[in-house]
Amino acid sequence: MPMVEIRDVFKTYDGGFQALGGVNLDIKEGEILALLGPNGAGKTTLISAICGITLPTSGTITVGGHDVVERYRQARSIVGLVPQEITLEPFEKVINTVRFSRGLFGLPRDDARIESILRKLSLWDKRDTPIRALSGGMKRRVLIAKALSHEPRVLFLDEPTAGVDVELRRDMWDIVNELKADGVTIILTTHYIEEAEAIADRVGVIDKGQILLVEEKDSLMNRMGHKELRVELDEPLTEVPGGFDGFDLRIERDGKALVYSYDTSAERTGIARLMAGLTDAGIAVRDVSTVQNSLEDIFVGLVSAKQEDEA
Ligand SMILES: Nc1ncnc2c1ncn2[C@@H]1O[C@H](COP(=O)(O)OP(=O)(O)OP(=O)(O)O)[C@@H](O)[C@H]1O
Repeated sequence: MPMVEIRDVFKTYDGGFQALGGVNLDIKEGEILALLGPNGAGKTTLISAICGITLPTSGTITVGGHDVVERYRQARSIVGLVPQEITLEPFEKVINTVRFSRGLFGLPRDDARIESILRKLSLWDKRDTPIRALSGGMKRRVLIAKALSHEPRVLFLDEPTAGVDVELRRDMWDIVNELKADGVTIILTTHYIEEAEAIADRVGVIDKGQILLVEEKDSLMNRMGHKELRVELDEPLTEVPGGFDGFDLRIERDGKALVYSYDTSAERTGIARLMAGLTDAGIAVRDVSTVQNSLEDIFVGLVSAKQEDEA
């Protein structure tokens, strides 16, 4: 059974805006799923619906087998949510804020547990500091500590590293990996494709309230990843040279560069044949370089292909 099961979920806000247009998604126990999508794609709406904060207009969602509407308390008790916006009591001390969150779920006080969470998040030294005296990055850590205080089995991180510095971002990734090692299922939304590349097991792309694709990150990158070989030429060409049937070639820079796109997963890349063919044709090569296309290119390609389909 999937940890999170989303079936035909639609959400239309009061006022008529449709934020989710039929979402189906299964999330496996113990995986890290990154949801990528442009602003307004529906990521926060989807997370809020899974956490039972927003009511879907139709469709069903279960977490750990519990329907998030009909069995809200059971479902919510195994979910931790780190919201996008910082919502903390400015005058409260760090440790009390985290203890209080645990209490809200009806769990008994467990100082050893709270200490271990605060240590993991490098907040132990700041335990008696009032929230208002913390930096923005530290406040984000407190949000995570609160979300972990009741030992959730599924953790939602809504843009956890928006606006944090590079060091803190890497720390967050380490924390996420440690939680995964503890068996926690993690769903994060992000605008940073490098973040999905770095930590996700699977990547989902959402746009205009619809999931365009969900796939294992590695297979996605292999399947859609290709490389380009750029051959800089001494003399410009007026057209792509003949004799290279089956090669995806184009000319750039007014004919002074020949660009060959090839599949990185293919058994033979064709590079040797291309270079030999150019030599045979008397085409002098000045320089060569390759560029790997990233998850970012794949993502931009997907979202723009959908926009063209709709146009
Ligand atoms: N309470 C609301 N009432 C009406 N429309 C809303 C409400 N909340 C969100 N929306 C709209 O629903 C759409 C999806 O918003 P959502 O916050 O889910 O997107 P997102 O993918 O999380 O975006 P971002 O990356 O900018 O955080 C947006 O167009 C937003 O304006």
